[in-house]
Amino acid sequence: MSETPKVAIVGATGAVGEEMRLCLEERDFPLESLTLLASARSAGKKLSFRGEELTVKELTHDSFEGIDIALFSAGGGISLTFGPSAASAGCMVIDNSSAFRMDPEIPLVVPEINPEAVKNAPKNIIANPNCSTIIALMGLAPLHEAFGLRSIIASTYQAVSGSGAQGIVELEEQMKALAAGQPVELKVYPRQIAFNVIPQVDAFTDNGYTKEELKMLNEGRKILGLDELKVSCTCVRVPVFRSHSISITAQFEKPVDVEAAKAVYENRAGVKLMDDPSNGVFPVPLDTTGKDDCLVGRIRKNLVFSNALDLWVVGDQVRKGAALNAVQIAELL
Ligand SMILES: NC(=O)C1=CN([C@@H]2O[C@H](COP(=O)(O)OP(=O)(O)OC[C@H]3O[C@@H](n4cnc5c(N)ncnc54)[C@H](OP(=O)(O)O)[C@@H]3O)[C@@H](O)[C@H]2O)C=CC1
Ligand SMILES: N[C@@H](CC(=O)OP(=O)(O)O)C(=O)O
Repeated sequence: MSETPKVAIVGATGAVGEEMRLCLEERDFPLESLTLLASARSAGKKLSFRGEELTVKELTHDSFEGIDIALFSAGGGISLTFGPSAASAGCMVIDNSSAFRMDPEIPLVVPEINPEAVKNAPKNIIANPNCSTIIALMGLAPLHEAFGLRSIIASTYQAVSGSGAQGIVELEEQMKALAAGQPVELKVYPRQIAFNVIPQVDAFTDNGYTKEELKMLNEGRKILGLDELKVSCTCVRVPVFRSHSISITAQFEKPVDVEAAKAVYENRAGVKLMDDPSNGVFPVPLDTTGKDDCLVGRIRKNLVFSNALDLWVVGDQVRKGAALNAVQIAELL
């Protein structure tokens, strides 16, 4: 890989694409050029990067000639249609959708956890994991190193921006309608999201779990290299604009100790401890919004299972759960 690659963002006008541009700029990512790609609707739009105005271009199969790294974030359908042709044109594709995550020949990478996996990408595609999975694993991986992870029971509290720009609009519009005494309209979510919580993220599967819930199981196993890991997850949409929170009970091979568990976060990249509940210190979504680090709090011994801890992990899913993680993968190449 060139030391100053030519980089493209596919889905550059979206919630994650915008954040990718911001992360490249903030991290002073060494690049020769940045190409912004989106649908025909956005072609011609101007977006700034490092003080310059860049013009968004329409995504086509010819978009990747001469591009070294393409950060894809325009949904699974676009990734399936354009990802393989970009990869065979010699471009390294870092894909933020769920399209390729479980392909055994495509690495699924969280740079703080399994950075070595980027070296084995025979299809020139590297997948970025699901946002809730990344945030949960940022909290769990240091504990796994200390105690040996066996099983997870988790509930997520997922922000509306996880559904892209339309999710944000739906919450704002419903709040305004309710304040004005008007009926709410449902477009994105199956039930009212304002002043409510919805125990459904993504479609239900035959076993009663949603697709989003099964990502924590399947992607968690692949990233940690733990084929036997057991996971039961309930994903819930909450009326929060940004940052996902996850309540986790994790069972380990070895006996656990709360002070030793807290110590595992000292000097860890990308995750910090914020845990002094008796003084009101624990992370909330507003603490991580727009920030790189995930935060962990409420660590305690679980009262039901042996060798088990409870923890609460919060992270900005647009940033560490998507854009930042993808840019960090690009930095490893
Ligand atoms: N939002 C989040 O927190 C997270 C999102 N993701 C994933 O990231 C991806 C993007 O999500 P998000 O940014 O939220 O979505 P948005 O709806 O905010 O943005 C979608 C982007 O895709 C582009 N796009 C849509 N159709 C086409 C097309 N036919 N050709 C080219 N570009 C197209 C849009 O361009 P245009 O503006 O021209 O329509 C826009 O740039 C999805 O795969 C999502 O699952 C993953 C983790 C977290
Ligand atoms: N489904 C997540 C965001 C997302 O897009 O996930 P994935 O990349 O796994 O499709 C949410 O709604 O919060």
